[in-house]
Amino acid sequence: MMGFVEIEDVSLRYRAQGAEEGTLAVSGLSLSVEQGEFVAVVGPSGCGKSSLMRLATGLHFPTTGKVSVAGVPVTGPVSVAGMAFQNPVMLPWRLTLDNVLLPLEVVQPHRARLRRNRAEYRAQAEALLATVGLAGQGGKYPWQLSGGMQQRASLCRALIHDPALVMLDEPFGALDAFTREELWCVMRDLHAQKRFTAILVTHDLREAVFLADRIFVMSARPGRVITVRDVPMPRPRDLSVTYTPEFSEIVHELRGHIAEARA
Ligand SMILES: Nc1ncnc2c1ncn2[C@@H]1O[C@H](COP(=O)(O)OP(=O)(O)OP(=O)(O)O)[C@@H](O)[C@H]1O
Repeated sequence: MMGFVEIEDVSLRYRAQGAEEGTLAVSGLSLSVEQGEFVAVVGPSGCGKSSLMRLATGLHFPTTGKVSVAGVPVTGPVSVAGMAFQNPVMLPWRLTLDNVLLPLEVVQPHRARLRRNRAEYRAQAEALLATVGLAGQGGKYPWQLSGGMQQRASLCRALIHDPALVMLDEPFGALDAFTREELWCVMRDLHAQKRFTAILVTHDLREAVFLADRIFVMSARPGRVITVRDVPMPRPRDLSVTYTPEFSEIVHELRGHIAEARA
C-alpha cells in the first residue's frame, strides 16, 4: 500500500549554480508515512533532517529518486502541508489572530472564502487559539506574548487551513523544559482531534518517544534512514509515561543508534 508521504531512494545535492560538486545532503533516503500517523525523525546534527522536510513539502526537489504526497508526485510547494519551526516567525505589525489567519490569505480555496466570510474564519481562529490555551489572546501583538505563547500561536497558524500533513521542525526546541512538555500535550491533543499526518524533526529523543507512533533514525550526512523504531505504548499518552522503564529503554536505544551513526 502506498503511504501518504512516500520518499523513494532520494538523493539531494545542494549545488551552487554551475558548480560540479556541492553538498550531498541526503542519499538513498527512503521512508513511507501512513495517513494519520505521527512520526518523528532523529539523527546526528547536519544529517539532512531539514532537507527531508523541504523535500516532503516541495521546497526542494530530489536530485535523484521520487517524492509523493497524497498519491501525487511533488512538483511544487505542497498546499496540503502546514509547517511550524523552532522560531515562530510572526509579523510584528499584525495582531496574533491575524498572524494565525495568514495561511488562509495564501492557500486556495480559503483565500476567496476568507474575503467573503472573514468573521467566520476569525471565529475559527479564536476557537483554535482557545484549544491551545490562548483564549482571548488573539487581540495582542505577538511581541506582547511569551515565547511559549508565540509557539502555541504558531501551531495554530500551521493548522488553521486544516492541513492533511503537518511538518514540525524542532518546534519546541527554544522553550524551557516545562513549557516544552506542556506543548507536547497540546500537540498530542491536536493530533487526536484532527487526525492529520505529522512529521516531527527533533533533537529531543524524549519528545520523539512521547509523541510518535514510529521513529526514523537517520545516518550522518549524507542522511538516510538506518533504523525505524515502533513506539508501542498506547495513545493518548500521559506525561507519566516518560517515567516508565519502557519509555527510558526506547530513549536509550535511540541514543545508541545515534551514537553509532555519529561514529
Ligand atoms: N540551501 C543549502 N545550500 C547548501 N547546502 C545546504 C543547504 N541547506 C543545507 N545544506 C547542507 O546540507 C546538509 C544537511 O543540512 P540539513 O539542514 O538538512 O541538516 P539537519 O539535519 O537539519 O541539521 P541540524 O541537525 O543541524 O538542524 C548540511 O551539511 C548543510 O550544510
